[in-house]
Amino acid sequence: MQGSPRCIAAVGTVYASTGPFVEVLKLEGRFDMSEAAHPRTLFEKLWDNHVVHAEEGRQTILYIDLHLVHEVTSPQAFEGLRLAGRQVRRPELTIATADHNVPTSDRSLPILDPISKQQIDTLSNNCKEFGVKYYDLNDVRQGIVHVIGPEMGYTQPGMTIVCGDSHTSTHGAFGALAFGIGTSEVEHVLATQTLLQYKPKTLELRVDGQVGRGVTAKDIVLYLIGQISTSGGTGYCVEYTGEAIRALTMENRMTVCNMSIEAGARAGMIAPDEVTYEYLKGREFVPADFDAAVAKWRKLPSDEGATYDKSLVYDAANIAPQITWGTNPGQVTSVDKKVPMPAEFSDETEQKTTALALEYMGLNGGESLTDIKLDRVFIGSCTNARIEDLRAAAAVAKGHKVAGSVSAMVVPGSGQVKKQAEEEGLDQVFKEAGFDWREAGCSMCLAMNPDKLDPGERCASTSNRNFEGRQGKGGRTHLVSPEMAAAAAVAGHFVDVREWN
Ligand SMILES: CC(C)[C@H](C(=O)O)[C@@H](O)C(=O)O
Ligand code: SF4
Repeated sequence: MQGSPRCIAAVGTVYASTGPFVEVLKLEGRFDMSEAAHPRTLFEKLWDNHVVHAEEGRQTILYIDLHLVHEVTSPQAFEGLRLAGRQVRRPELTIATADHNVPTSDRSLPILDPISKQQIDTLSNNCKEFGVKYYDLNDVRQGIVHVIGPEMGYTQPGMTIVCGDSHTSTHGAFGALAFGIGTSEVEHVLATQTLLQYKPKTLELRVDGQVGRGVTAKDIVLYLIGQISTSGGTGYCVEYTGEAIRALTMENRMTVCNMSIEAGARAGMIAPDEVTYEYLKGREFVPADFDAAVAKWRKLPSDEGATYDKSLVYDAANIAPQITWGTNPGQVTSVDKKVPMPAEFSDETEQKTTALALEYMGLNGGESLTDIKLDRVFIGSCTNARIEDLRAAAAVAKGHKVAGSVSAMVVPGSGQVKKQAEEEGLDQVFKEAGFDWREAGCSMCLAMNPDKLDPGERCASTSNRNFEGRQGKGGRTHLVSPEMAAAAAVAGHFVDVREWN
């Protein structure tokens, strides 16, 4: 690389000017740079392959291959470009959709909430003005940004992928370096197709052996967060390895990587393999010369002898279906356990946070998880609203009825997931069981749209955050797998899905 980056101040954002470097990088062909003197991890290869400029002790300028945009974190970024008289540097590497604010009821009706309507209209107008591909609400390809990227084959191994959204880690399931960025960084990427980043350390989370019946990818990741806590991944990029991870489908792998951020990690990734290539084959936006792309992707997995800054090993046989009992995803335990009591923790701070969480959740501690009664069930979100999730939930719900005391909804992650589910008759299974069948969007994952819990309502949710008020003010969230959620909807309380038939 020649020269050093210049910085241009513009409306409070400092752009690293990368003009010549980006072109050099393109010409060199980044994958050919993956041969190095020492064995490298998947993360190190991805990082090295995207360095535009690095200086000791300073942030590195990384080239970004794919930028995903949604309505919540993009308005000020586009406004910044407009004020600075700039264009989007690589519109063809940028795609947008509306997901957080969209109502999941009848799409032909107007959006009643004025703020939601304004955000969605603003995104549509910005995309038009800046030449960015926008999947609008009438497009079957609209959906949660982390569901539609992989579904259309935009997400590919070896890429750097960013989005103004913390669950961008989902895309790491393909062996990509994918992470969330803030709105000022969204502007930076729009303007330059690069990003300034400090290099994270590497953490290997290895899960050996095989999980038992009824134990899902969601249970694996909730278990891991329970083990390392919501700060266990801070400062790290996680690589998930081991037999139990390799055995997962692509959609399951996305569920695992999705929640990396809930462990505090910068990103989470899984090395690509035949499962990855098979999933991508034939999707709309994969490289035209697919075999040549696969040949490059095969060089990505960590080299024999490569070392991580830290490695932790777990046994899949110890993982049972998980349920969160508290107000962060690390406050989680196995379905056959009891809600913990503050006194069970040795650390005084943890005793206090447990007491506060229990109070918010309306629990005393000591109750069996299977005795907890539910008011609502939400099957959806970028963690668990892909077709395999819906199939798994439908298989549990089939032939049963949702308990009279429960209101349950299924929200597909995208229009295409919805269509596929309808072709398979899953919508009928859900509707006959008494579930509400909705249009695609983030929905009750975060209550930025009409789908919300009422104060005090208790919900079994397949989403990824159980923070106070996350699903509506005063709402109480228990995170579970789609199978556990469907069984809870039928029973009216949590049940151990391993005993379901
Ligand atoms: C609205 C968005 C910025 C936010 C995120 O970054 O994750 C949301 O998707 C979430 O899940 O809380
Ligand atoms: S589904 Fe939930 S976690 Fe995923 S992007 Fe939407 S709000 Fe965030």
